[in-house]
Amino acid sequence: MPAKRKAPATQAAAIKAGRTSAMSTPGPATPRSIDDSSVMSDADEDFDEDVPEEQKRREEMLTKEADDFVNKFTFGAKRLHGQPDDKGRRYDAATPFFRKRDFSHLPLKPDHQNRPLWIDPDNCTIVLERFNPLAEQATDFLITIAEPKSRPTFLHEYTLTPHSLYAAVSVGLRPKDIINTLDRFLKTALPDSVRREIEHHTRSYGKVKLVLKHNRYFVESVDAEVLQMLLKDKEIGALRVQGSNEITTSYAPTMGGLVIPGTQNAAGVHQANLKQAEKKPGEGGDAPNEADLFATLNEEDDDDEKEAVHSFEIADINVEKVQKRCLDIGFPILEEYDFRNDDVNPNLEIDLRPNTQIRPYQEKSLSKMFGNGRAKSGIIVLPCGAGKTLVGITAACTIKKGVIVLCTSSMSVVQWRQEFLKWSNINPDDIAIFTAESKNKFLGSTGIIVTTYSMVTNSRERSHDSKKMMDFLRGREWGLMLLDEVHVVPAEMFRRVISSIKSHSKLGLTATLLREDDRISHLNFLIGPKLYEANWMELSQQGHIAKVQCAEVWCPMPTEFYDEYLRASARMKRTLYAMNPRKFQACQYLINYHEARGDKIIVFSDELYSLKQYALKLKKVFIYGGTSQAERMQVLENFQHNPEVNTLFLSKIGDTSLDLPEATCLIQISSHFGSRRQEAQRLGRILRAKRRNDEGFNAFFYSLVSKDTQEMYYSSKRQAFLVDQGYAFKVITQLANIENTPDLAFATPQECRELLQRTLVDNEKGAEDDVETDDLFGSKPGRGRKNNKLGGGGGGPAVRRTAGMLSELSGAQDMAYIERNKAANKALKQNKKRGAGGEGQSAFFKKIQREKEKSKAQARAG
Ligand SMILES: Nc1ncnc2c1ncn2[C@@H]1O[C@H](COP(=O)(O)OP(=O)(O)OP(=O)(O)O)[C@@H](O)[C@H]1O
Repeated sequence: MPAKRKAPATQAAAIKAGRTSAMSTPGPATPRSIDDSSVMSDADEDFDEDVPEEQKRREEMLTKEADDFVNKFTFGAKRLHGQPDDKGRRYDAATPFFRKRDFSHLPLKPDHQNRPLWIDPDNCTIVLERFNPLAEQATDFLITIAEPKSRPTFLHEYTLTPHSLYAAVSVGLRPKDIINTLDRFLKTALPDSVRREIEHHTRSYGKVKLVLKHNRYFVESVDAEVLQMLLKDKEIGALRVQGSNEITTSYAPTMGGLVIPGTQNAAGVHQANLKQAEKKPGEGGDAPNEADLFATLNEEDDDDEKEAVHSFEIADINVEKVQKRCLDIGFPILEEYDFRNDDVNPNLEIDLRPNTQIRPYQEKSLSKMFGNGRAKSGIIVLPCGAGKTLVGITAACTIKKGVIVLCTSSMSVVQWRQEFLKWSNINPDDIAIFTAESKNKFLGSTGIIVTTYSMVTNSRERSHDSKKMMDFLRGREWGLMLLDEVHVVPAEMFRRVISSIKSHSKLGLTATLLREDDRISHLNFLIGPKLYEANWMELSQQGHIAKVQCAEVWCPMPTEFYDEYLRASARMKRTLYAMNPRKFQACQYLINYHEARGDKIIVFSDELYSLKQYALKLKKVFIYGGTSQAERMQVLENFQHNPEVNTLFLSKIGDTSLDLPEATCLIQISSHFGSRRQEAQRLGRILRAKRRNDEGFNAFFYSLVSKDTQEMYYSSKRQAFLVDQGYAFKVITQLANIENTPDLAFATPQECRELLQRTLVDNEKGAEDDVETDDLFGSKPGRGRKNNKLGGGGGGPAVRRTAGMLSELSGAQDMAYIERNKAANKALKQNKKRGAGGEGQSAFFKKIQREKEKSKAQARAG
């Protein structure tokens, strides 16, 4: 019997604990300084090394503290240090840090060094050592069976959830496959609790499938007993199409013959495994090699191809009832589209252009969708700028049936159509747009319609043309429904879309499957499971998206500002921490620095007041909701091509969909509370940087936060998602040499005081309506903030979608962006027309202006 070895309180956990303790070392936050050669040099990353004596002293202190803790609180006097307890657990100085998460009693396999995974038996959390030689294979496997939670450089964390296991089954894995492969990767034996969990959640998933063949719906299973059981169910049995009393038996299709366009070969789970099949599985305690790890899958796959499939027919109108009933009795139905055998719906002439080569991660994501030769419904998650559009287009070129594309804005609709024309050989007449402005159908028997969620779900009175178009959309069977930006669309809207439009398969696309509410789980049922989620860091290392250096710059507040901040209302607090003069200086300093380096800079501010004040003071261009269409176009054009225009101030309308590959630096001066999604989407604006593959190129993302304000808390919350993707936010407490920078604004106490006064007066009087909230779908009327003077009363409808035209040109989302009241926008526009900019709007400014002119006149007279 192999000798039992003791896990070092799980090495993985120990490394994590090390990281945590390093981060929580008491004392001031690691100061970062900025130097002239590099804003953030790599040297900044390391913590100061302790001198050995100091380290020894600390260790002794920690050991003593831990001992005291063990003896006093955690385990009582009976569980002595170093002694095993009744379950064989041993306690030592590190025990209190791990508490229940101490798994050092689990015996390690003899060759555990060669295996990359640790597991927490209690909550099915899996930790992957990225530095292990088998990390690549383990990653592929984990991506298929578990939810990625955190993926920094060395250790990745995944969790097995019912949905992830459901997704694993949906791509063709069986419980046995999952259990055996997981066991082979693990350093310890697979805990029984985890085995049971996997069996429990996979037992019924995938056993029953709903397939549309020759326009008839069939309930299908490889297990005849399961079908018999369903037929014996009173409700389901009664819904079987009469006359088809016998269960039909056929053979399951394989991936054979299906090649995803744009690839050398459709590398699905099958292909990946087959490559490894030549080698012999390892024996006993041998370290697993690639072939061993997937050996079980390969054997099973061979059987797969010969497997009989049993089915019975149900009528179209009963599909939903059967789906619901199956879910209730614990046999959720998987939806698959056998498009190659659909000879009822006409084929669409579409293929990728010969020079189109899809990237490996795009291919991988699609292979999850088409893994068994049929189209599975589900969601593909790729970072911003990684090419979700092309993934959708390739899916359409694989299925080659009618496609309906749903987007969040009319600008996206136009872009999607253009991308279809760019990447595929679709006849322009076969792809039509359904928006407020255009209601064309395609000319042939089938084609593609690109539209918005709101066009399809609109419950108001429709125009005649719209009605006709909706009848057209409802009256057909679509092969594929492409759902863009699924994270912003609420479940109810999906329900309405899905219930009104009939489609054989659905593919949801998103960069961040994140919502601050927990409604994201609804998508699992409405669209399908998450089929694939790419690793941001991996893509940036491969040069598909830009490498980004992230920093949080702490800006202290001058005393007067801070005093006001403490007294201010929640609304005013936000304005004050955005208008902090030290933040302004930091922004000015960073703009100067990056413009001098040749960067193109986007400055984001959710606060309209500060957006304008900053832009006007720094003499930079800006775009917000009230900017006219023509002006947006002009500004964006200049930003892209004019070497004189290198900085653009943007309100949150630029958070998504804005394609500015010239931008290489992003500065955030005000943001939407703790929204992780907004942070990720904003970062996405520089991930597409054109220069991303230049030698040593880095994009920069700065978040400026006012020190000791709520912004600090929100900022750490916002970063959580990106930190889990492996981004490291450096804290800069002092920008190098800022105090010696010439011409910084608000350099004297007098100027700061004036700024404070002006900010208070302007915002008390409500010079700006600052209501560009970003979630149209989530908004309820009346939810907005109390209106200011220009805004009128708060009782009316609180939100409205901006007219398509306004939001179109910058790519701003009319779905993700709303303006609350017409009056405010009108006033803002009028001010702009007067050419007065921000200053013309305020009585205070006028007064200051008058006083300035008066004193100038006096000076002249003097
Ligand atoms: N396989 C590919 N080959 C060449 N270029 C590609 C490929 N895939 C994507 N791209 C390019 O990458 C850029 C980003 O693509 P796309 O706009 O689809 O990204 P996205 O993931 O939808 O981003 P966002 O979430 O920000 O909307 C586009 O310019 C696109 O043409």
